Parts: sequence; structure tokens; C-alpha cells
Amino acid sequence: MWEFRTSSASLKSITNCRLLLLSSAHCCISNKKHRSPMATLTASSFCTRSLHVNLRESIGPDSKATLKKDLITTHRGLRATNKVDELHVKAKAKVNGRQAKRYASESRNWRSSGLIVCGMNIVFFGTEVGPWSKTGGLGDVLGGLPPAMAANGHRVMTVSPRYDQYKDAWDTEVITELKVGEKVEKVRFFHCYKRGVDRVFVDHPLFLEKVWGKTASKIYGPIAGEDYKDNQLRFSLLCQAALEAPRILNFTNSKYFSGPYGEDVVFVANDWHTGPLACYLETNYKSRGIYKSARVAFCIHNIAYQGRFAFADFSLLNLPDHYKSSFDFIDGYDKPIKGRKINWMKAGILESDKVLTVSPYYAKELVSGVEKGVELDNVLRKTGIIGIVNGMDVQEWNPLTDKYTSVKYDASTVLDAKPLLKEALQAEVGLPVDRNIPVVGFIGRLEEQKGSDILIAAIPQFIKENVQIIILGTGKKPMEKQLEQLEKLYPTKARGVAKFNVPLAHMITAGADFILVPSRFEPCGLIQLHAMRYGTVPIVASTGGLVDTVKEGFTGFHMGAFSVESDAVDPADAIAVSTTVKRALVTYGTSALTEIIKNCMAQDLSWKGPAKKWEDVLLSLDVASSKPGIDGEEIAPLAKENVATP
Ligand SMILES: Nc1ncnc2c1ncn2[C@@H]1O[C@H](COP(=O)(O)OP(=O)(O)O[C@H]2O[C@H](CO)[C@@H](O)[C@H](O)[C@H]2O)[C@@H](O)[C@H]1O
Ligand SMILES: OC[C@H]1O[C@H](O[C@H]2[C@H](O)[C@@H](O)[C@@H](O[C@H]3[C@H](O)[C@@H](O)[C@@H](O)O[C@@H]3CO)O[C@@H]2CO)[C@H](O)[C@@H](O)[C@@H]1O
Repeated sequence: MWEFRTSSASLKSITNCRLLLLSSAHCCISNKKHRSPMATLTASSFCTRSLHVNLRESIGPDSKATLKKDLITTHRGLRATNKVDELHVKAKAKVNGRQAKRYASESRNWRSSGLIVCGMNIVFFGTEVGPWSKTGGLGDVLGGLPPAMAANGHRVMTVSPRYDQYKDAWDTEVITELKVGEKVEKVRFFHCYKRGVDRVFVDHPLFLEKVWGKTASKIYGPIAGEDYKDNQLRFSLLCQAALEAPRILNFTNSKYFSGPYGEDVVFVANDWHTGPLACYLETNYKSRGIYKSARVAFCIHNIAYQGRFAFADFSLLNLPDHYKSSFDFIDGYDKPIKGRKINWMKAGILESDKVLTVSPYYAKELVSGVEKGVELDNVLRKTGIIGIVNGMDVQEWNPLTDKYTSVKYDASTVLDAKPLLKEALQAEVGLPVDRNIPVVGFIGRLEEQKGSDILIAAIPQFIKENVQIIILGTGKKPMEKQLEQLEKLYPTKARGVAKFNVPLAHMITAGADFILVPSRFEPCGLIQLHAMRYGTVPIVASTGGLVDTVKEGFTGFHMGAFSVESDAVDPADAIAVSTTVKRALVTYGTSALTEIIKNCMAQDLSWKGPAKKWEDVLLSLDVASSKPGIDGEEIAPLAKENVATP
């Protein structure tokens, strides 16, 4: 077993109590002369969350007036943490006897008010966190759900790689050493505080030197479909760094919380890259009495990517042999080779305390059989899985304030705005500008999952109608080529743009009349949520979250479920696309479509509802001192453009 290194010099300025906690943490903090404020450990930071709660649970009536005043200035009245923490810390610290007594008695007064406190310490982590890093929906979720949880009174951190020199994230100068493969790697943490969330970025050449980019860049491999050979080391490092962050990083930005998050934490691991976290938690911490009450929730955003590797690669993880059985997997598919492997997602499912996915219907599909469960259906049937439908970021995707569109609108002005936005879109992609032609859009990663090949096969069957189609996507090279052919085949009717282009994604979402989502499978899907908020009517395959979020004839059109066999397009699926597109086109300009547009825009598609459901699930894990949240609004909706590379 390897050890973290503790730098004793760096601990000089820390109180005794803090020192105890840190030495048990086996962490290493850089010994820089010019430490950033974030890395400066203060006395108040040693107060653990359980102490906060004990203190807050019973505050005396005599202090109620003061309390009330303070509460108004704190987070929607439910966060008296700082005051109580401060008193408690002062009482504990080495102050002179009289002062200590005063602080202790003041803190006792604060204890007995019967105030209900709220909140959990939640650490979301994963390979993409929008807008800093995003190749698709994973980035959207880790961008949008954490602020919604923070708005409800939870203390929330995300941990993701630092793929670029994000200009809004500062060096904490906190360094830790982690055993990755055969080497000990130094990892640094960068940080910013946005929309009530501590955004932590793990800095290591395995991320920055490889990727050097913000979104749609080389996060997983040099090109789409090809993985970096050292991905296991990269993500092993990420898992271990995520476990260190809550204990060694000291944050002071929030009005409501300060100090490290401590050990009473729930980790939310996302997708296969985070599968081993629960194993590291047990091996490196819990077995030593650290993180005793911490729990792990594992969320599946896409079961198609499982992290299957050669069985011998288990040794790269530096985990005890008894975990081999959780990773052990007989691969039924022959690509690239059949046989015994390790499977990171399988370990994540088995070793975490709770398994979730991003819609209830997908949860059912995952346990329905080997096809939809992609050979992990049996494992999921054992552990159980909860589906919570995703929300969407209603700040980034707001037709009333969208910075990428020329006309702003809401439900009352949509019918006037759409023709203008459509003309702008047609001009942008070089199609004939004519507001009377219905426009169908598609946005997505070009993988078999998304069914862009089914759409391409269907186009000849409906393109003679009064219609234009615009497809935006990146991914597999042959699929990108198919897109680029469209203009040659249908110069006045179709355009394909093989780029990752956020402004164009917004223009299509606003300017198109219909959005097509012909997915073979779709865990949740955000495209149809964005579209509905913009009054753009979705035409969707009847799978996964598309079933949960789009209602036939009320908020969109369903095409039925497609074959998940992706080697070739099933002709029946192409027919289903073309007949449903024609069915939708018939409604164009009618009051029936106006009604559907109205229904789409009337929905609350924000993260608010899903965040409450997430809260219930995370609370059920019983992490010490966890409490329910409140019904809050997002704290500080901040500009998002601050994340560009220099
Ligand atoms: N070329 C391009 N240019 C600009 N933007 C582009 C783009 N291609 C895609 N995007 C953006 O990427 C996101 C795609 O999100 P989705 O949820 O629809 O799919 P994805 O399969 O990536 O996510 C997976 O995870 C999410 C989150 O859980 C699930 O909703 C989903 O079903 C699952 O497959 C959208 O924000 C979209 O605008
Ligand atoms: O947010 C978009 C998706 O991002 C993640 O998917 C990535 C996946 O986890 C990576 O492993 C990789 O997938 C490649 C796969 O490893 C490789 O064997 C081959 O099949 O090609 C795949 C595509 O390049 O990249 C995926 C992103 O493209 C996340 O796991 C998903 O949930 C998100 O939908």
C-alpha cells in the first residue's frame, strides 16, 4: 500500500485541531511562500460539518432576534452556519480563557433556537463540466445540475480535469501526490466559484498537454472513435484527485460556507471514467477510518461506453485483488476482441452505494435485457437503478436573452419571432431565405446512437416536400462525410455542418420549426428539451428519455422505437422517420401546431424539479449531518463567457 506524503512545513500556520485532521488526511500541501488566499488554511476550516449541525440544531430563544437578522442576509434564511461555526471555532481555538468562555456561551445560545438547518456536502465529478469542457450532454449535466443543488442550500463542488488554461479559474497552489500506475504524480487544483458552486479543476499534464481545448476537443482521444492509450491512468488519477479535493481544499468564496468540505460528503460519480472511485474510497480512506460516513452515487449517462479493457490492466489501478471480481467481465461482443476484460462501469455499479440514470424510461430499458442494458443488465437488475429525468440549463438556453440569436422572444411572441429567426438561420447556412418553408433541424454527436445515418437514409423519402433540413454534428468521420455531401445532393434543400458550433446550435434551436431526434437509444436527451423551450417542435424516436419528455400530439411527434443494431440502417426505421416528418409537416401553419408550440413553451424544463429528486436520493444515503434542502433560486447566475482559452 502506498502513502500520501505530508509536508510538515506547510502545516506550521494551522491550529492544532486542523493539524490533527490534516495529518490523518496524509495529504501534501505545497510549501509556497506566496500562497493564494484559497490555500491559506484558517482556524475556522477545521470545524466539521457534524459539529455545525449539532450546534445549529438547538439555538436559544434569547438569540432569536439576532438570528433572524442574520438569517435574512444569509442564504434564504437557512444558513446560519458562519456565525455558529465562527463561535465554535473561536471557542475551540487557543484564545485566552475569558474569551473562550464567552464564545462558548454565545455559541450555546445559538444552539437552542430549534432552527432547521438544511443541506448536504455534494461532490459531483466527471470528465466534462460545461461550459469549461463539453463534448455533449455529460458536460451539460455537470454544468447545470450542481448550481440547482446549490440553490437548494447544499454545499456543492464539481471536480473535473483542467483541459485548458481557463481564464476564470485560479491556482489554489494546493498540491497532492497520487499513485497512478507505477508512478507518483503531483496534482494541482485550480478553482473558481460560480453560480454557488465550487468548480475545481485537476491540473496535470495528462489532461492539459493532451487536450488544450475547451469544448468538443480531444478529451477522450486524438480523434472521435479513438481513445488515448493511457485513459485508464488519466481517469484513475481523476478519481483519486476527486477524493482528495473535499478534504484538502479550503474555500472562502461562499457567503454561507467556509473551510474544507470535510469528510461527510456524498460523491456523485458520472459514467465509466469514475467507476473506480468507490474502490479507492474504501481502500485508501475508509479502511483507515477516514470518510467513514461518505457515500457514492453512480450515475449512468450512457451505458454504451463502459470502459472495457484487457484483464491484465487491473494492475494499473493499484487496487487490492478482491476488487477483481467487481471489474471482471466476459465481453460478448467481438470488437475489438471477445473475451475476459475489466469493465470500469461494472465496478462503478457494484461498488457504489446507489445507481442512477438520467430518465425513468431509460432505467427500465437498462434492466430489460442484454440489448438495451449492453451486457450490464444482469448487474443492474441486482443493484437496482433509479431514473431521474435531466433538466436543462434555462439560463444558457433562454429565447428571451440568448446571446447567439438576433431576435429575443417568449411564448407570447414566438409566432412573430420564428420567421425572422428562420430567415437568419437560412442565410447563415446558405439556404434560400424563405420564411414559408418549414425547416427541420438536427444537432448531435455523430455516432450510431444518434441515428444520423437513419436520417440521411430517410432524407430522399421526404425531401421533395416543401421543407429544408439543417444538420449540425461532429463525430465519426464517415458520418461527417455524409453530412458534407448533403449540400451537393440537395443544394436548395439541405445543409450539413460538421463542426462543433455552439452559436449555430442556438440558431438552429431557435430558427428551425422542428427538431429531429432519431436516436437508436437516448438515455435522456437534451436537444428536445432545448427545442421545446424555444417553441421548436421535437420529432423523436420512442426511446429512453425521449419517451419521458415528449408527449405525442401534445409537445411533439413520436416515430416509434428503432433497431439498436447499428451495423446498417433498418429500412423500416428510415420509413418511420420520413412518414413522421411528413405527418409533422402537415401541421405546419395550422392551429394544431400553434397549440403544440404553446404546450412546449409552457413547461418548466429547468433543473429545479430534477434537483429535488436528486436530493431525495442522495439524502437516502444517510451521510452524517445531511439535511434536506430548501426551495431556492439560483444564487448568482454569472456570465458564462469567462471560460475561453487565452
Ligand atoms: N456539433 C455540435 N455543436 C454544438 N453543440 C453540440 C453539437 N453536438 C452536440 N452539441 C450539444 O451537446 C449536447 C448534447 O446533449 P444530449 O444530451 O442530447 O446528448 P449526449 O449523447 O451527448 O449526452 C448523453 O448524456 C446526456 C446527459 O445525461 C443525456 O441527456 C444523453 O441522452 C446521453 O446520450 C447539447 O447541448 C447539444 O447542443
Ligand atoms: O457528453 C458526451 C458523451 O461523453 C462521454 O462519452 C465519451 C466516452 O465516455 C468516451 O469513452 C469516448 O467514447 C469512445 C469510445 O471510448 C471508443 O471506444 C469508441 O467507441 O468511440 C467512442 C466515441 O469517441 O468518447 C465519448 C464522447 O464522444 C460520456 O460518457 C457520454 O455519456 C456522453 O454522452
